[in-house]
Amino acid sequence: MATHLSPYSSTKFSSSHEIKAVSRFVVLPRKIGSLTRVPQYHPRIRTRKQFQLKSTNGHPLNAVSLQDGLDGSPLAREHVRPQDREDSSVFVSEAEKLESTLSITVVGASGDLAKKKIFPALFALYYEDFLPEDFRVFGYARTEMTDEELRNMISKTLTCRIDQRENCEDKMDQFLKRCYYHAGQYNSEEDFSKLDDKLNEKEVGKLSNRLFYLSIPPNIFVDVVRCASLRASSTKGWTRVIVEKPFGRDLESSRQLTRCLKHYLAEDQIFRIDHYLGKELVENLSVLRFSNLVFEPLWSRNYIRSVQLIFSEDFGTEGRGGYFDNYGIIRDIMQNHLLQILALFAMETPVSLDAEDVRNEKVKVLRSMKQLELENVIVGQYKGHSKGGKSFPGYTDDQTVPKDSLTPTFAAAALFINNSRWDGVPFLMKAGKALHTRRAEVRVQFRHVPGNLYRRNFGTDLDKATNELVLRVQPDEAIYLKINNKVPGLGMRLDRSELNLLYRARYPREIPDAYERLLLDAIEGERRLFIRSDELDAAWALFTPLLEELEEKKIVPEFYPYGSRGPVGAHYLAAKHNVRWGDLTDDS
Ligand SMILES: NC(=O)C1=CN([C@@H]2O[C@H](COP(=O)(O)OP(=O)(O)OC[C@H]3O[C@@H](n4cnc5c(N)ncnc54)[C@H](OP(=O)(O)O)[C@@H]3O)[C@@H](O)[C@H]2O)C=CC1
Ligand SMILES: O=C1O[C@H](COP(=O)(O)O)[C@@H](O)[C@H](O)[C@H]1O
Repeated sequence: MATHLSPYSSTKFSSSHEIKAVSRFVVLPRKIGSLTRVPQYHPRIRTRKQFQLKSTNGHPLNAVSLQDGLDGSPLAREHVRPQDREDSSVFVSEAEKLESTLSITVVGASGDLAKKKIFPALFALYYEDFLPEDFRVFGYARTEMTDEELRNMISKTLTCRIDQRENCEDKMDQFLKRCYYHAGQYNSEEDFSKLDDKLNEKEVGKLSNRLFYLSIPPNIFVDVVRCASLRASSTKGWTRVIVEKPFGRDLESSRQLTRCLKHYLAEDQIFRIDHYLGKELVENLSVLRFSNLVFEPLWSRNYIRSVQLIFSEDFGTEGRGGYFDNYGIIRDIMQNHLLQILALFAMETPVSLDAEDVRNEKVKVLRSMKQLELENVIVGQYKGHSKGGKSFPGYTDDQTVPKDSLTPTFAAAALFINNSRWDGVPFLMKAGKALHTRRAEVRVQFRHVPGNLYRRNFGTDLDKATNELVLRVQPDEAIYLKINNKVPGLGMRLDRSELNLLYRARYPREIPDAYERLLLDAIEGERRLFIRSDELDAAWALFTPLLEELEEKKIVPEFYPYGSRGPVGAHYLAAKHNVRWGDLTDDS
């Protein structure tokens, strides 16, 4: 009998086949006739809704890829050489394909992110019929809990955009019936074996696909990946792992983490999440640029004077001070969320919308960036402030933050891309906590109109008359373009107006949460919105020397009051590059 290698298993056996385990690989009997060969990207197993309609790259979505895990991990390479890949497909019957099941395990289920984002997103996907017919959700954490207690916990926090919809309660009950809990240690292979037993029990011999969401602190990522991959991988079907940030603290620790993860998983089993890539407006950035003739020709140093990536929150690090103090705003927001948006904004046109083509272009632009210099960065930290009889704590008032902490809660930076398209254009980033507003946006400031015929009508400040394109990522999603026009009447007075695509006016339905899109993509095997290891490497390579310098030189942050617009240093930084921040007023 001919045999085939499957890359998914640890040492698990399916009762329905004579399967012999070889490390993580299972030798499957080839039964020509009743079994069919599964190509690398076969039409995906149909779930309750047509996923094709929701593909985030506009292509029919990939199949349940039974090839996941074939490349990348040393273990995979040990058994399947790339040149042999064609021959290493697993043989799975049509019936099995149709009877596949999906098990999603949320590791760290007792935590903040799981309650706030992951369970609500899963419920929203279920409500909207985007999960397969046969799926279940497992919570895993150290906290002792029964299934019922997990369900109670989830139901209390299951506030999501679906709340006001029809049948929400019935749907919630049905969803909760599919939720189970298993308590265990994060470094115990035995506990993950027990989880595997429970998963097998529910999967009842079907072709099972398993998704692990690591919603845990980063110091335990590797333990969990080891235990899950060795003891709870799917023996038939794919196993994928979503990893939450932070992916390391610097270039070296990130590489170390990648090496460790790749010891147990292939790169294409690892889904490094950056939830900003799942936000509607960030998704729309490429559409706006590449599908509108009016924008694409302007997308270069010839017409763009500066690009600004702005993130602000009107609350501090309350409750997360312990985590935050070890990272700071540059690692928390700039190195990932803002840099990812920058890469999407500035990349060259990809060959296609396929994940690898898009990610290749992002890596290229990240690697073309000029080393970030301390003189192009300012850092700040919020201090306590009283306003209207209410007092707001300073960053170091948090019990979990050292009193003498120099960790920045605000930073502004000017970055440059050394390529022909962007040479000399400042990409200004600004990110801060405890500011006057919550907002995330991309601002594109265009150059002055050469020889402007209406120069006289603008007054002395020509900057005020330049076009600006704003993508407001949140809140109140919008894309607006500031233009100059004539005030109606007999005179010739010019005005600044906005061509405004306000999402809530144009599209009255709610916008899905970023976690919904990303979870759905991970289930579908669509990797475009997840970070590849070389992208991560390039991102850390850019920021690590700066972070080290800030720490070595013990740069003291500029203090700013809680609820203010942040340190004035940010304005000097912009002025040094001959531009102004576009968000100077609330209605800008
Ligand atoms: N919360 C958020 O808004 C965001 C979080 N993230 C990232 O997502 C991940 C999860 O975040 P969040 O839910 O806030 O994290 P939590 O601190 O709430 O931790 C999640 C769970 O992990 C377990 N845990 C916590 N600390 C430890 C520890 N030192 N050792 C072992 N287990 C521990 C706890 O479960 P138990 O004790 O039951 O085992 C806890 O419920 C983190 O990597 C975080 O950086 C990313 C973006 C936003
Ligand atoms: O990753 C993070 O993001 C949140 C902000 O996310 P948003 O979707 O609410 O804008 C931020 O508060 C947190 O510090 C950071 O770790």
